Amino acid sequence: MTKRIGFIGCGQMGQAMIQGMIDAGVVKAEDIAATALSDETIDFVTDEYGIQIANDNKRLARESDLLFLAVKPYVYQGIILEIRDEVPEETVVVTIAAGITLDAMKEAFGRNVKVIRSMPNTPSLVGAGMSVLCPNDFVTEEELADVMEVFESFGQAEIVEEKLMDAVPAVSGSSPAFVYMFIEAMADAAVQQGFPRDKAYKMVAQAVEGSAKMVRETGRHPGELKDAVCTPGGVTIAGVNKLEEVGLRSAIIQGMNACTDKSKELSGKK
Ligand SMILES: NC(=O)C1=CN([C@@H]2O[C@H](COP(=O)(O)OP(=O)(O)OC[C@H]3O[C@@H](n4cnc5c(N)ncnc54)[C@H](OP(=O)(O)O)[C@@H]3O)[C@@H](O)[C@H]2O)C=CC1
Ligand SMILES: O=C(O)[C@@H]1CCC=N1
Repeated sequence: MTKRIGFIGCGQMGQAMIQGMIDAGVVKAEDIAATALSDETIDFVTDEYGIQIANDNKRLARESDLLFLAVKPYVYQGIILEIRDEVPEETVVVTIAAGITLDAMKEAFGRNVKVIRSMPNTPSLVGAGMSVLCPNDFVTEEELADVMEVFESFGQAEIVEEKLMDAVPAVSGSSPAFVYMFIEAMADAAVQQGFPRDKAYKMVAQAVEGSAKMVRETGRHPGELKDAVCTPGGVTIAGVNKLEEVGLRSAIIQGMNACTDKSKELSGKK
């Protein structure tokens, strides 16, 4: 298992992974260190997670066996310029930003560095993350297995070829945002019918979580599961028909394609 884990940047995504890995007990808080810009984040993270956090990126880069770059994509270039001479040869660097390719990392470092391009998601915070990884040629199988163990501590993880990485945000990295929109809209409809807001969120979230569990645990086709809910001449098919009429499926596909197009644009492919 990787010994010292460093996070350059410790915002929404960094904290979600840190909380997830501490809760899982795979990594101890004292083996995790991070950096952030503001005193506000540094104070909050110290109190909340009990990890070491400061604003010294170079030191963190020197002292980490596994180094996550958990900053916004437009900060990557500057951070790599700052740390590229500090990262030891044996350190594995993990990117988590959309559109940062393995080639771009090699170019930014100006030398051969072990890099894993990854795309996690925020449900990692509660141990229900979905992460997708793609290593470069310098990462050994043993190192990849170690890093997979870290990612799997806060959810599920998959390895894919890099050509698929631009499509991953739409499927699992960004898609929690789409699902939250869906949940919010369903709760709005429930509130319109007179349910209190808190009950509406509880009922909708449980229905969404249960449906996802059914897909995963029964292995049945989603269409078959949908059919099992629709009583002939009943209430469900009336709702299904209206959603088809207003283009729910097409709206989702268009939203996902826009997300993938943006990722390709950031990767320099469009
Ligand atoms: N949010 C999400 O759902 C997902 C995000 N990602 C990717 O994760 C990355 C981070 O996103 P997110 O966590 O949402 O962003 P946040 O803005 O929440 O976090 C960014 C962090 O970077 C820190 N930071 C900024 N500049 C520096 C610097 N020069 N040195 C050290 N730390 C710095 C910030 O510090 P401070 O807090 O002090 O401002 C902050 O802690 C992005 O590349 C994003 O694409 C990937 C998958 C999902
Ligand atoms: O919006 C973004 O670019 C990041 C990547 C996936 C989720 N958030």
